[in-house]
Amino acid sequence: MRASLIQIAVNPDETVDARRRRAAALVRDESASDLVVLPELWPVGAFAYEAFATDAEPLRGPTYEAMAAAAADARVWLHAGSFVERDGDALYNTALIFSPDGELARTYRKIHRFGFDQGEAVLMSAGGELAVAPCPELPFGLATCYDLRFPELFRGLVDAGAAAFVVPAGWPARRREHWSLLARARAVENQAYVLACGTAGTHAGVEQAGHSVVVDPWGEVLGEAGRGEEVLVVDLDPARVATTREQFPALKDRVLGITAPVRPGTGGR
Ligand SMILES: O=C(O)CCC(=O)C(=O)O
Repeated sequence: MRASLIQIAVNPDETVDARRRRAAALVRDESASDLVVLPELWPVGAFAYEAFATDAEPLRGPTYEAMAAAAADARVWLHAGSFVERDGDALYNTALIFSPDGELARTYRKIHRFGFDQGEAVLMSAGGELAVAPCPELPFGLATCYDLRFPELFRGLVDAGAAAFVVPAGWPARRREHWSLLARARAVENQAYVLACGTAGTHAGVEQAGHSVVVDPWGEVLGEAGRGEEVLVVDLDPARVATTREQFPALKDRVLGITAPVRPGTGGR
């Protein structure tokens, strides 16, 4: 199975429409792959807060239309990254996943919003549902950018049948080491592939980390991009998930329900 991660640049000198056309052409170019991935909020930019409301789209808006057509033309599974979805008065950071016939296979609304008390955390509403894309060769769980810091989400996706995680992001260059480390950690602890697709360029004054990466279920980095716009193409063996989980069955040793409160001063005993 071959995957292409399109680390598209989001720069302010390109309109959303132009970038949408360019992204669709880049997806069509990857017709030799089985799975193609775009990053988080690439139409507007993950930090372009002032554009969230003005450039928000309904679920089946221009980004949906362009990506559905590109997936069908390329005959690929397409994780089309995420866009700003407007649903009534609410905005969501919503990922779209298409099957190779261009049908919408899954959506995922980002659960952990980034920004603490500003930006996405106040402008967007949170999703509340885990989602696994039903790609027959490699069912992949969905998580977006800041979600990567929350391992319990990934455990939930494993329990829902994920053999891989696809993580689109607009991760800042300043915390690039966290990105690389957490991608490997999520792969190792869950014995699953991680396909983490970041953004290139600088928008809203935030330089993007790039460094999209594909990690196998043993934690080995199969491929890593640089900082600029790039398409990272990696071959995966989906059978490695089952063999890793069989040969080193750590997931079977999970002890559930160990979140009981520890009273201060007892040393946990
Ligand atoms: O967690 C981080 O350091 C970056 C997260 C982020 O940029 C996002 O979720 O948009």
